[in-house]
Amino acid sequence: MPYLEERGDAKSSAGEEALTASRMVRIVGAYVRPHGLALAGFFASMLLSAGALLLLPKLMATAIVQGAQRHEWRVIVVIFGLGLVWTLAGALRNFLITWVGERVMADLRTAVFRHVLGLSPAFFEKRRTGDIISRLLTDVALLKTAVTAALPYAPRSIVMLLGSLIVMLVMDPAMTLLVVLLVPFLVLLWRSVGKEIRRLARETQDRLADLGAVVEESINGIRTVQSYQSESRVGAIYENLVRSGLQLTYRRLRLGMGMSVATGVIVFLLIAGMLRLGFHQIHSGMLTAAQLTAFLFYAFFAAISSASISEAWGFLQRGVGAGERVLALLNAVNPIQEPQDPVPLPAGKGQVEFRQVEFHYPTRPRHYAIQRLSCTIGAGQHVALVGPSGAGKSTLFHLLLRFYDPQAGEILLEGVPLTRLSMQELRSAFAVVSQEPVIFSASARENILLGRPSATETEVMEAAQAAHAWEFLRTLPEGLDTQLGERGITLSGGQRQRIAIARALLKDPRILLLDEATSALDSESEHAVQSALTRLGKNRTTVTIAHRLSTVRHADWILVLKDGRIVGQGKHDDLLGDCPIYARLAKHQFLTDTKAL
Ligand SMILES: Nc1ncnc2c1ncn2[C@@H]1O[C@H](COP(=O)(O)OP(=O)(O)OP(=O)(O)O)[C@@H](O)[C@H]1O
Repeated sequence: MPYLEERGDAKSSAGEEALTASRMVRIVGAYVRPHGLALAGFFASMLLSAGALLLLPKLMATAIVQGAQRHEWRVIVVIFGLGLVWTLAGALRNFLITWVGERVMADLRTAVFRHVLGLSPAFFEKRRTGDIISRLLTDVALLKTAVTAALPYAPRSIVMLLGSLIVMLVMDPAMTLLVVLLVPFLVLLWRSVGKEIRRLARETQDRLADLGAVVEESINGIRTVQSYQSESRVGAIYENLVRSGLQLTYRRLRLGMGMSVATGVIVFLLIAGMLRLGFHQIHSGMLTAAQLTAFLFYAFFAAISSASISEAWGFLQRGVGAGERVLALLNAVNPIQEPQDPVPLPAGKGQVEFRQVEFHYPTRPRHYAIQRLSCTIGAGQHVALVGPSGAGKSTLFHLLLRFYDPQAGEILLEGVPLTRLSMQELRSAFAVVSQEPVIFSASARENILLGRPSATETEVMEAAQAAHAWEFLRTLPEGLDTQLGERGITLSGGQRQRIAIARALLKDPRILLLDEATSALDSESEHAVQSALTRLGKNRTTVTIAHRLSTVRHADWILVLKDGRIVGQGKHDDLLGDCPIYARLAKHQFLTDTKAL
């Protein structure tokens, strides 16, 4: 379990290109663009509500001075009307921006997941599942909070701040000058603190992803954790990660608090200064008490707006930190690219050719898993792959399915290089039945339908019967509708294999890639699986990673692999004499396979 290793300085974002701010804006912008009308509505309602609020104090001051004498009702109605406009426009503004935010985030989340689904397995070797899950869930959620909780208030507060400043400037330029002098200090403060908050938020999210990875791995391997009594060790690793995340959060909160306090102190110092100046002006008859009150209202608006800008700024920075992690996923380049102008797959029965293929896994550049390998698998042939553990047998399957591309040489299907075929056509030519088939937590029907989602009920039933899966599915409480549990936990090994065979039968591929199970099944299940496999292998090219004597005996051709090279090929009886590696393998591996004798 990799997480049991020290990874104090592990960065889950390692290896990804850093996103520039402009690229981020461009990516998010593409998702926002379709909602231009709603955004225009948002800006209009924001301006309307801010305008109404800005007019109120001035009108009130006028009303207080004049209202008592005449036009009382008119003044009251106008003030009430303005209040109503402010309320309604404010509500509309919040509704529109929240709606747009939610939509954009939902689209973004789906787009990121779809993109991740298409990435080559090489991408996932460098990242942990927990990290990807946390990016899709918590980071998107944080980004959403920033977008929906901070964005609606930030522009409003900016408009309010500017608006207040302008009215104040008209009312009393001297006092306003005092304010303008202080603005650069505020901006400087927000900028520097904001940058740090953003960094801390990103790191906190990385820690959260580490946590996700630990939970994921230990729950998946709970039996191993418990049987090795590693509960307290895993618990301690988790606790350490939680603590380091907490420390980051503390630092972020302290910074945020400091920023708010500093903003508040600066602003109220300003108001104190204004009062001093205001009183002086009243004494000298330059200002009336009502005017000073109105002026102070605007100063308050400006103060509240500044505080809310500083808060929104903090939120936004956190959102940007999380956004970087989400968009890095969307930005991840797929090492396996679809061809620009794919060649249609010619008709055929599944002829495969390897030409001087060299391949190493991306994580192990110095270890060649396949070395200058050339061979042809004739259409309709049954070929057995044998070789010691680590010889490269499964790797050949990975290359055929284009999970990875070889670094040199090429692989051809029906004479066309795999890289020239569309991924859809290429993969539809193959079906894989592995030792440990993957069953999804869905019904038996859905699991079988994975082979061909458009299949009819009768076809699913026929496939289940041919795969000898119907025998046990029939006895399950809800037949094909029975939920099979996470990773098919409710089924036995043989049953899982038969579901996988039914799935492959339904797909009806040109080429079957079969990794024979090494673990013994009980003889009844074994018989059912073998007979299902025989049926599945009929009339198509079959490549089997062989562990049974019966398989190698019946194979048209056997390829013996060692260290990624072909070290022998031929029929079983010939290889026993010609290929010492094969003879040794046969002695140790197949001859113990008594069931096949
Ligand atoms: N995802 C991977 N990343 C890096 N190296 C890998 C990866 N998968 C396999 N390898 C390495 O590539 C080599 C070939 O592995 P492969 O799984 O193809 O062997 P195999 O013949 O199928 O073995 P087995 O019979 O044990 O399944 C081995 O040295 C293995 O360690």
